[in-house]
Amino acid sequence: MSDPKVLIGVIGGSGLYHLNNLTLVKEVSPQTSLPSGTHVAFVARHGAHHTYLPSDVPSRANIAALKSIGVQAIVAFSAVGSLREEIRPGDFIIPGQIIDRTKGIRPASFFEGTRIVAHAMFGDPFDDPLRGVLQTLVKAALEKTGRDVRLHTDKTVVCMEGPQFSTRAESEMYRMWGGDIINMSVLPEAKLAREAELSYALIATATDYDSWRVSEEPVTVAEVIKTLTTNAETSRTVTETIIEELQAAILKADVVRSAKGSMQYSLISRRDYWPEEDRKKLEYILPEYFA
Ligand SMILES: CSC[C@H]1O[C@H](OP(=O)(O)O)[C@H](O)[C@@H]1O
Ligand SMILES: Nc1ncnc2[nH]cnc12
Repeated sequence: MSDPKVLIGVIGGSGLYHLNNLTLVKEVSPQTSLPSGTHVAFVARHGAHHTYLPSDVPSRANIAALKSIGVQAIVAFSAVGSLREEIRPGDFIIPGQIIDRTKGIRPASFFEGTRIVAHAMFGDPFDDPLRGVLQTLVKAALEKTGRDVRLHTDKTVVCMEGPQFSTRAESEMYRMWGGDIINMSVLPEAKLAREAELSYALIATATDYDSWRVSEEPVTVAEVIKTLTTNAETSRTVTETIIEELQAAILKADVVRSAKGSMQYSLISRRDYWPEEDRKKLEYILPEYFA
């Protein structure tokens, strides 16, 4: 029997190291099957035992692995701090924008180290059609849980370097910049997914109020962990609830269409100047242009 199509990749963040009700199909390129028969690929961002610092997450390998097994849409989960009173710990957020506060120490492009130059569009850092479908499906799935979890949409996520949390002054500054939530993980993941022409959206789960509330203690890991387990459980339930409809939307091609072909006008170096070794390297991630 030929391998079933795996169209959806799920990236689990802090607290989300596995999904429920799955039959493990393969571990090398982890593929799992839900009771419905829908296949998903699951990657634990920090490793199954949380042993990768945010700055050390092998994002290029994770995205390349998902692309290489045929994934077309990535749903990434992330634990975030809230920079807004109305986003309460326990709430879910599907952001629309990113402010990059990483420090340039993470490999952030598949073109790094090659002599082939490309500039991906990143004005809308998440895939809008995927976000749209997720907003509807996640809202309904959360309502079904009966838990008091709100879904916030069109928010801005600040991605900081870490691993230390922000100072109070930084936390306040991010609020002034228009940041709504903060994490250490959405970049370079979202940039790499764009380069690989994969649809990518983030489901963020709030764990704390970061460090901006003057009358409260600044965020600690202990505070984060208090909400993490419940958030991870809810994330598993939501994933299980939405996966079939998400797969159907992808098969109808209305979700992944905008990502496909998006690198078409991004390659700037002329083909006759591509070093063969670099072309071969990029063929793995973008066979559409480099095969
Ligand atoms: C555990 S607190 C800080 C940690 O949590 C988030 O991880 P993830 O996005 O993978 O859920 C944040 O980005 C930091 O890496
Ligand atoms: N306050 C915070 N800052 C950065 N990343 C986080 N992940 C969870 N809470 C966070």
